[in-house]
Amino acid sequence: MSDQAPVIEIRNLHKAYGDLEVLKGVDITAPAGHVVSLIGSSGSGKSTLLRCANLLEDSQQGEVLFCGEPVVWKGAGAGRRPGDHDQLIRIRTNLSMVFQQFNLWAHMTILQNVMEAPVTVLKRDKVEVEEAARKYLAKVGIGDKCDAYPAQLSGGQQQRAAIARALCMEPKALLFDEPTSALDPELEQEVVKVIKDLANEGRTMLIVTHDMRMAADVSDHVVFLHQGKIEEEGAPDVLFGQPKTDRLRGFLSATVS
Ligand SMILES: Nc1ncnc2c1ncn2[C@@H]1O[C@H](COP(=O)(O)OP(=O)(O)OP(=O)(O)O)[C@@H](O)[C@H]1O
Repeated sequence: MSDQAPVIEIRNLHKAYGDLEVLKGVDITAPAGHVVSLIGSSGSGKSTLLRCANLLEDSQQGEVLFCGEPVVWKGAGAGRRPGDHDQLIRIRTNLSMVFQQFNLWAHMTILQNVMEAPVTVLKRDKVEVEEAARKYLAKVGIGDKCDAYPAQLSGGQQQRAAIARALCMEPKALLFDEPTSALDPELEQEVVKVIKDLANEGRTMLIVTHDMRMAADVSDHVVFLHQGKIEEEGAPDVLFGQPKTDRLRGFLSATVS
């Protein structure tokens, strides 16, 4: 693995569910310290792309590289799967995902939720993990909620707990799948602030979002997907300020209030 190589590199990715071609040859690069946002209409393939990036989904064609290391596949076509188990675990561990619906364990306290994977999956020292978990919960502004259960928290607090959980894996990159979509507008801002802070720290992030303001504020690069292909991409000020295609112009006028 090379520190110079992009953390995530996707080349010519094709993905289909049966006859439905969802990704039709997509290239995405997320260099270390960069924030890349994926925008596009519902069904354009954004979440599928994110899931292919951390190998939650297989793909039929194309390459996924993690820190310059090509993913080893076995099989061909629709049966193609990540083939090297150790590599799969390494990549999943290093690309921590934050989901729209938080996905916290209801029967565990917030602290236990954050500690669970580092202790049970990564076998890290429990005392050290607890220290880190408390640090990350404080960082996202809910250091006082360690002993609460998810149901006792607002949606914004639950999503911030999910971000602390992702950070506690000490990943090389964070993947966000519409992190604010399930939240009321005032709670959304709490989460956007945390994501902005992470961007300012130089974290590598790949973010699927419907929030154009957040995409404009936090991204180094924005990719507009349309029907499984990149329609337009670039720096956010250029992409949002001077869209080249009617499709992006139409999308932006429909989404930005
Ligand atoms: N597991 C699956 N099986 C079959 N089809 C799927 C599956 N997951 C996604 N799809 C289809 O793939 C297409 C792309 O879905 P995807 O969730 O990637 O879109 P998206 O751009 O993230 O949309 P949204 O903004 O609504 O979340 C959609 O037509 C969807 O119905």
